[in-house]
Amino acid sequence: MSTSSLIEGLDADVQVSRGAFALSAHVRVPGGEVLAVLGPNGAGKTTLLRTLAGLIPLRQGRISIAGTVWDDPATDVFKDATERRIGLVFQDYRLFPHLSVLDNVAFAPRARGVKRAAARAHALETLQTLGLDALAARRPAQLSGGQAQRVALARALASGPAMMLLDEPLAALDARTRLEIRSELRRRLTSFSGPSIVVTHDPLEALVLADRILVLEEGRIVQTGTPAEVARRPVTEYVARLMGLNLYAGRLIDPAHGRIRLDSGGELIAASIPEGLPADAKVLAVLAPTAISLHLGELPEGSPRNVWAGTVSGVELLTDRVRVAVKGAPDALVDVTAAAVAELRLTPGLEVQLSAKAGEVTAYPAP
Ligand SMILES: Nc1ncnc2c1ncn2[C@@H]1O[C@H](COP(=O)(O)OP(=O)(O)OP(=O)(O)O)[C@@H](O)[C@H]1O
Repeated sequence: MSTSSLIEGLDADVQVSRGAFALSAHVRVPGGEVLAVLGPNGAGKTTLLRTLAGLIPLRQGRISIAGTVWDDPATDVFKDATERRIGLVFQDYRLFPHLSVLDNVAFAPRARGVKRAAARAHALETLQTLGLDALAARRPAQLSGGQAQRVALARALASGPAMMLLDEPLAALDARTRLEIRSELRRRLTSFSGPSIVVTHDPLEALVLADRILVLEEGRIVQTGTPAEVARRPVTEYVARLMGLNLYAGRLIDPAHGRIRLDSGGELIAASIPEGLPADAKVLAVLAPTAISLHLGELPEGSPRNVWAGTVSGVELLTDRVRVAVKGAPDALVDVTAAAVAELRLTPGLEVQLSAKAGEVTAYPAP
């Protein structure tokens, strides 16, 4: 992170309350970086966005961007929403229905006092850059969902924002359009010089769009990291589930052999343990559902080192495979093929053996 990108960036120590709910999160986003904010319902994602946008004043803390202070209760500084240069994009686009695409995009510069002709020229230039100039004369009602979302992005970028805030920007689009717009959005945001924050419920969107992911739970940051780090080493059940992984908390009872006693019951052996971890250290272990096999009765010769018994509790069809929930010590989600479901006659109540290679268990210190 260079000094100049920090100066261009956001530094927000956000402390706010909404009734009984409190949000406490220090968020730093350098210029040019895209941060995705993930979290379960009620985690505080919207509260964070609204606070950054100037709709909720801080109780404590400080928000500054590119060296300008937007909110600092200690020194009585508060810039309201109209004074913050923010490009907002919402899932429902919120275009002005009575204005043409061109005038929608020209709206922000007009509102800042730029003359009509100059604002329109700038809007046209922005539309051209995004390949949308053919739509300039249309009204929002004459646009497809994908086009409307592109225009909403153009409008936000044309406002000359210091920061981009996007709230579930792709949620209203059908799957195919979402895929198309997602990669385009990524390109646009990375070429924007200020910080961008995207709130999303969709882990795939976060993984594809963002340089960094921040996970909020109950008003606190539980994890930040690159998409790869978060996907590889989730620190809470919520993140593990989002990433489609089994996560187990436990203690390292035998570092030399990678033996971990799990808090939920049972043990796992990991082929490698981070160096220097002492016996009894608290660790997390992840195991992908695809790395576990199910068997009926005796296991074949040369079986993996992790073998345990369980009872099938659920069978769910995913797009390309079947996810089997198994109760045991520990519980596990296991992904198998539809052929395996038929062959093993996997139905709830069936007793099975689970197995996983020690090399498939990733262990790391618990935070
Ligand atoms: N005006 C308010 N008064 C009291 N409580 C509020 C108010 N606004 C939000 N809350 C509470 O604050 C918490 C966080 O809400 P917020 O909308 O920020 O969560 P979120 O992560 O955006 O959730 P979702 O994913 O469901 O949109 C919730 O418990 C909510 O009920």
